[in-house]
Amino acid sequence: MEDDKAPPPPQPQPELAGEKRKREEASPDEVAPSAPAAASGEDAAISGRHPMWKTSLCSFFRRRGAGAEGCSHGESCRYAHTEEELRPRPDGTWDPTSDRAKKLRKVAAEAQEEAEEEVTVDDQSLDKCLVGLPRGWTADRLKAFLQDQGISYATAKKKKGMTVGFVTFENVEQLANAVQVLKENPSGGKEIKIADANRRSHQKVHAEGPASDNGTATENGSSAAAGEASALEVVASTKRSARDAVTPLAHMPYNDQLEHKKHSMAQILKRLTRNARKACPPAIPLPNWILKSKEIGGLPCKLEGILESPIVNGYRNKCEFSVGYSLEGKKTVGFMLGNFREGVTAVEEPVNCPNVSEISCKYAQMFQDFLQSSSLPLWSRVDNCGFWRQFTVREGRCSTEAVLHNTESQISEVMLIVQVCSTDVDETPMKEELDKLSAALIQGATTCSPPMPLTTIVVQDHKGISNAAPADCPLIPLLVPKGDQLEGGAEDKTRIHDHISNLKFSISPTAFFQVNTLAAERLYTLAGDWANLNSDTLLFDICCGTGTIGLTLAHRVGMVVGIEMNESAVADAHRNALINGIKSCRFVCGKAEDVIGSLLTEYLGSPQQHIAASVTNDTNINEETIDGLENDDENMDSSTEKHDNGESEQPGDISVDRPTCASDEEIKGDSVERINKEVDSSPDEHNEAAGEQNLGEASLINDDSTDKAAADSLDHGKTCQDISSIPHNNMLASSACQFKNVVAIVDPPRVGLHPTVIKALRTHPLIRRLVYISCNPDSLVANAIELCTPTSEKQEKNKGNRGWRSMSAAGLARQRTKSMPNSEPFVPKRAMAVDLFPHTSHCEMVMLFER
Ligand SMILES: C[S@@+](CC[C@H](N)C(=O)[O-])C[C@H]1O[C@@H](n2cnc3c(N)ncnc32)[C@H](O)[C@@H]1O
Repeated sequence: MEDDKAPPPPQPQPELAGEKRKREEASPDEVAPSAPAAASGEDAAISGRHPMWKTSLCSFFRRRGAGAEGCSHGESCRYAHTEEELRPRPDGTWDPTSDRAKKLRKVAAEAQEEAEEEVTVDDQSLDKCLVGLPRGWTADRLKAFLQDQGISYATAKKKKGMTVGFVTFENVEQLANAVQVLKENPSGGKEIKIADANRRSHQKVHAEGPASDNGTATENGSSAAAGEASALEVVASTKRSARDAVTPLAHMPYNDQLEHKKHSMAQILKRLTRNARKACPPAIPLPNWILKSKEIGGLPCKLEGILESPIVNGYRNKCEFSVGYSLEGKKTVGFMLGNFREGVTAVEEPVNCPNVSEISCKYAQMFQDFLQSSSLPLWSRVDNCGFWRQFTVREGRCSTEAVLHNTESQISEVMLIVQVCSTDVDETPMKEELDKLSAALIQGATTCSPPMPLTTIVVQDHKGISNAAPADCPLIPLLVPKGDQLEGGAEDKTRIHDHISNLKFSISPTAFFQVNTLAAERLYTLAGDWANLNSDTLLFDICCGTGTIGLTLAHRVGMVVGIEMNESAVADAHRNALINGIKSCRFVCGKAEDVIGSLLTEYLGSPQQHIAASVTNDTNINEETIDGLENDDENMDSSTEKHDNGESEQPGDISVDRPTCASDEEIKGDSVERINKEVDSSPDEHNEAAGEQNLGEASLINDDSTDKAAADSLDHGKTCQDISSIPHNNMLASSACQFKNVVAIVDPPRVGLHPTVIKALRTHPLIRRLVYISCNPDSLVANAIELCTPTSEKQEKNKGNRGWRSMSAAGLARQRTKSMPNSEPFVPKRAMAVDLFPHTSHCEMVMLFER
């Protein structure tokens, strides 16, 4: 039996392999700040490897951006073949060309930007950063400096190589003293600035929150795709327990957690005002909301509070458990204690993690018990080999009323996803092992008291090195829900169901679904209330996933148009419309940036048409405005590089074959016709219309007959068609918008909306109201800068965003506003934080923009 803990097989001398390639090593000044050196060169040296082993990226990787196909040195190459394989250098710094180093440089740039603003001195903001410190200083040197200056503090942290350090003060007096002293006493003639340290870990919100960050469960999110370097993250080291790693706020009373999050959100929102002020062209008067921001402490609009989660424990309906070795060397299914990139590989059981349900814990335990005697090896993140990789438990709950009484007992369906890598394993032993696992899980669920629901088991065969499996990764069903087996195409049938606002949602293995269903219901209701909906509303649900927002609000609008790039999620959305009897909707499969332009034109007419129509009445609109709108690609789209470099929900930015899809039915008919408008019909009526059946009590195998009926009426092979094939006449016909009220609700992944989408929304004069749901306030602020900053009559040509790598997201957004076509800016009206992730520092934010 192979064992991850065994020393790695002897490696050829690293100096020989790959050494002949010339490469520039970074000078100490160039290198980015570092992670703890724990797992870096020191470890490598101890295990007999060269201290610089895998501390630089292989040039093949740099050139191709993925893997290192073509590197003749293969595994013996001393250079890293992926960002994940990359290790910190012995001095704790990272290859300056790596994403990690670039992001750290960005953090430093953001800290510098913060330092230019006035520092907040109150007892809610005692975490500060010091900017402009000598790179060579260690934490001890920083502490000595503070002592010399008579500055008292609670903690001081700094890594060699960074120009930023972090100081936490015990009270506001200590802080005020530090601000005063640093203002008066430059160090060696060089000013050290003190700035607000927004704990960026709060902002690194993976769309699904902390315990599902693709194989890890750190507060900071650690998948290569989702992990964003942060200065505080760098300082953070291995946590003592899974509870500390996954739920760092669990020690605080819930009310304190809410206060803490609200405060963080307010700090981040203030950046919108500061940046829009900076970006406003000198010849244009500052908008009123900026002028009035002084009255509300610099906020762009009122932050109305924070909505609490209806349940605070066991709320997660999805947990991605890592598979690995505990600190004691035991095969464990649970959460990683830290960030792999910082060398932490230990996995600990999800004991006392208050956000995880008991059912998920029990399944994790069952799988862990099974692994103890499995003949196949665990996946090793260090050597990128092994078989068992990850274990995901997804739960579906009955309808809302029932859940409020007892969360746990209302988990009625469970999907288990076992991620493996079949690369070095023959088919027969693999099948035998998976059959054994399936039998063990079914037996475990049945013999539990009370028995646990188990609806489906799926194996995901992920052969890539990165943690995040691509959406098209093969899925092998091990246990298929009863009733589905007869239909064939079993892969398509592996799904569970959950309920939001009394609607039933079908969820396939790779589709996004908010992890806290009850809090999500509040979030969607709030978004709907702010969107000011009525039967004359056309609602664009941008990044719609399985259609949750559009469908829960469908009874309040005339028509919903959803856009989503994940094919399975779009298939789920179609199915969900059918099983809930909602017809006034359409779901389009494609990246929003690829389809938004044509969809807006199809439903609303082009911006140019509207502007041209108003030119006769309004002499302020000139030809340049119209030109600006027409020169889409020239002006904005070169900035996509930046956006794509961020992480999308879909690892590797999978593009769907059919860039834009609409159902045959929709295309044949008039797509803006309000079919069977169901204004004011209750959700129950929707269910009745679909012949909905009650799921009943938790059962081992669910009866999926409702879905079968829905599935019969779905033919995914026929549902999609490229939007470009819609006859032009049809577009023109529909361009006279039949809806008086056009609203967009956007719910993008953590990277935010693509600049093309922002531009399309901003420049279409018929979109008067936009509700932004954000899981990452950083990208919300960046997008809002572009939506809300006034533009000059004559926009600048886009200069290709030179230097964007070291720019903050806000800085880049400011730059983009210069090439935004002249258009009416949105005004931030209201903001509200919504806590979907109790015990963690993550938080959603809803913001209303109007014009
Ligand atoms: C935060 S989730 C929101 C999903 C849905 N609104 C919900 O609440 O369940 C973001 C969604 O955006 C999708 N997505 C990511 N990038 C996208 C893009 N460029 N265009 C369209 N959809 C995208 C993801 O697949 C994911 O389903």
